Amino acid sequence: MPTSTKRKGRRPSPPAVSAVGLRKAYGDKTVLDGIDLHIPEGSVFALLGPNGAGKTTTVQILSTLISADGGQAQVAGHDLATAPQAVRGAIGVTGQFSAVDGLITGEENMRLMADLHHLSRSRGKQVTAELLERFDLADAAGKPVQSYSGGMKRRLDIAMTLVGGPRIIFLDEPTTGLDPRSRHTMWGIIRELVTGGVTVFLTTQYLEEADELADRIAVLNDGRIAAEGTAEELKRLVPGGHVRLRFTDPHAYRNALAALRDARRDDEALAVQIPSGGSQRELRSLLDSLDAAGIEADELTVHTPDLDDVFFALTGDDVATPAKEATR
Ligand SMILES: Nc1ncnc2c1ncn2[C@@H]1O[C@H](COP(=O)(O)OP(=O)(O)OP(=O)(O)O)[C@@H](O)[C@H]1O
Repeated sequence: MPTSTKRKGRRPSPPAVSAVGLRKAYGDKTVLDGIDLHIPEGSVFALLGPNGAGKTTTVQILSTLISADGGQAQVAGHDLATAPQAVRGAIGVTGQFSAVDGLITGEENMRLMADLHHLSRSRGKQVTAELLERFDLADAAGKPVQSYSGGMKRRLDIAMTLVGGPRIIFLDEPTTGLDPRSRHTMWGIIRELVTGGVTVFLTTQYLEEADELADRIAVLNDGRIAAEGTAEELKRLVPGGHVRLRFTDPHAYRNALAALRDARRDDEALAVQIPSGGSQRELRSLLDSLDAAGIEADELTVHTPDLDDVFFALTGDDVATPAKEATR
C-alpha cells in the first residue's frame, strides 16, 4: 500500500492543546483547581462557564501570557514551561485583551502586525490587503479604528491575528456585546477558519454559541471542568425535559399546583413545570389529568433538554447567563 510506505515513520500530529492538572490561584483564591484538556487539531473547542469561572485565566495560561502554578500543558506540541516562544509562534489570541489600536487606521494596524511578524514590505502589503478584503474591511481600511463598529473591531482583531498564520487561535468571548447579525458573521468567520485547518479554542458565556460552533464543549465551574463532551453528550447528562403550563387566572394556577404532583412552581409567572420526556403518551396522560381536574392552561409548551439545562445543572441555580436572561 503506497500510503502506508509514505507514512512509515511519520509521527501522528500532536493534539493542538493538551493539559493535565492546570492550577492557578490569586492569593488564597483558587481559580483553576486541576484542569485537564485534550483538543484535537482542526477542531473547535468551547470553554463554557459563568462569570469568574476562570475562562480567561485558562486562555492566558495556554497562550503564555501568565504562568500556571501547577500542572503541565503542551500547545501545538510545544511545552508551555520549556518552549513558550515556540508556543507563541504557533498561536494567535484575540479577545478581552485586544491588540487593536483605535487611533490608527485598520490598514495601519494590520501593517504593524505584519512588521511584528517580520514580513517583507511587499508581503506585508499583500497579506494586509487579502485579509482586509476577506473580513469585509477593505472599504474602511483607511479610517481610524475608533470609528469602527464593535463587529468591525472584532473582525479586524481576528484579521490581525491571522497575519502570522497561526495554527491555533484562542478567541476569548468573541461575540460578547455584538448584535445578532454581527454574532452570526463572527460564527461564519470561525467556521471558515476551521475549514482552513486552524484549531479554535473559544470561551463563551453563550450556550447557543457553543452549541452552534463547537465540536467539544467543556463546562468550567468552581475551577474545575464539571463536564466535557459534544453538545449532544452533554444534553444527555441532564433530565431537563419538561412541560410548562402558564396561567393568567391565579385560581386556575393554584388548582393546577394542587392537582399536579412533581410540578415546580413559578409564582411570578403563574406557571408550573412538570418533568416530561415530551412523548405523545406522556402528554396525553398530562392532558387527561388536567381535564379530569377541570383545569385549562392558557399556554402549554414542551421543552426538551438543551445546553441551558446542562449549564444550570452543572453550575448551580444562582448563576444567570445572558442566554438564559434573554428567555425570561
Ligand atoms: N490578576 C488577577 N488578580 C487577582 N484575581 C484575579 C486576577 N485575574 C483574575 N482574577 C480572578 O480570577 C477569577 C477568574 O477570572 P477569569 O477572568 O479567568 O474568569 P472568566 O471565566 O473569564 O470570567 P468572565 O466571563 O467574567 O470574563 C475571578 O474571580 C477573577 O476576579
